[in-house]
Amino acid sequence: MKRISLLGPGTFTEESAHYFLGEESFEYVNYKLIPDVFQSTVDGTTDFSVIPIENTFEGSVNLHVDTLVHELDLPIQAEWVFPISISLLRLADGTASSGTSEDCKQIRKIYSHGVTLAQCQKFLREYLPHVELEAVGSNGEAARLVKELGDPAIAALAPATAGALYGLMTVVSGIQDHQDNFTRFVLIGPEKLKTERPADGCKTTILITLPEDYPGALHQVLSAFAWRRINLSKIESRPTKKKLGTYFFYIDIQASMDSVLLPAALQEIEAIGCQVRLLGCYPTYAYVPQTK
Ligand SMILES: O=C(O)C(=O)C[C@]1(C(=O)O)C=C[C@@H](O)C=C1
Repeated sequence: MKRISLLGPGTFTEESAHYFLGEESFEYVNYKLIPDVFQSTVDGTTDFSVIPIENTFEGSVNLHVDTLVHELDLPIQAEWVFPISISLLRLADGTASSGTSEDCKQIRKIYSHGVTLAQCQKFLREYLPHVELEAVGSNGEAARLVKELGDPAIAALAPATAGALYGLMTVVSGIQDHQDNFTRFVLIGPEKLKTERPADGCKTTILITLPEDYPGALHQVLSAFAWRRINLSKIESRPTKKKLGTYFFYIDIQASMDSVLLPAALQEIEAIGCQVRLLGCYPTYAYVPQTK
């Protein structure tokens, strides 16, 4: 059975991997920190890593993108986007949750992942302005701490599955500031992913370095895609980390390297002196909202 490393247990990463890949078809290996997730696949302890790469409201997780670009040579093998619904969890003390305001008054401290705290800013300001906030390595770790510390005045912002895992009470759920809160995850690893789930699409991710002395190079890169009607779903510049003011362009393309058009576009881009690095050509999976 293939082994997949991820931040867990009790995280959104885990929820999303179970949703898209199933709980039984792979062996999931939990780590507390993202560098350890990456490392396990680099050293062969696991076959794949699942990494959160972008959030609707927080944007790209630059640290993870940069690790992918600068420190690893592992291609992207799949991508999915998963809704992030955040719950306020605390120790079950036998009383039923009495609703947001009353329960919130008792809370003195909240643990959560930094991204999750950022996604609940308005809620925290409105209902929990008096509370001390502490960022930890993952939301699952936040829920575990709440259980371990055993104090009903300490809470976590985490997925509902973390509450179920550690027997915590849900004070209130769906507290993210924006209801359309999604995170994009990528699966990286040396070999192709084999899964029963049919893909919903295909993407290719590349890194382009422009030649320094070629005015209008970015324009030409974009036009190589434009006239072939190849759709780009993301373009972002990231520092090369070699010289101040020099950048890579990280580009997501809604096309496969198996098509005729995309390899031709990349050849054209290389011909003007750009360096092109392929970060992966992979299936994408779409979340299907459950109808009530
Ligand atoms: O801590 C978790 O639950 C995670 O899966 C990590 C993570 C992230 O790093 O962005 C994943 C999705 C959410 O947007 C918040 C946190």
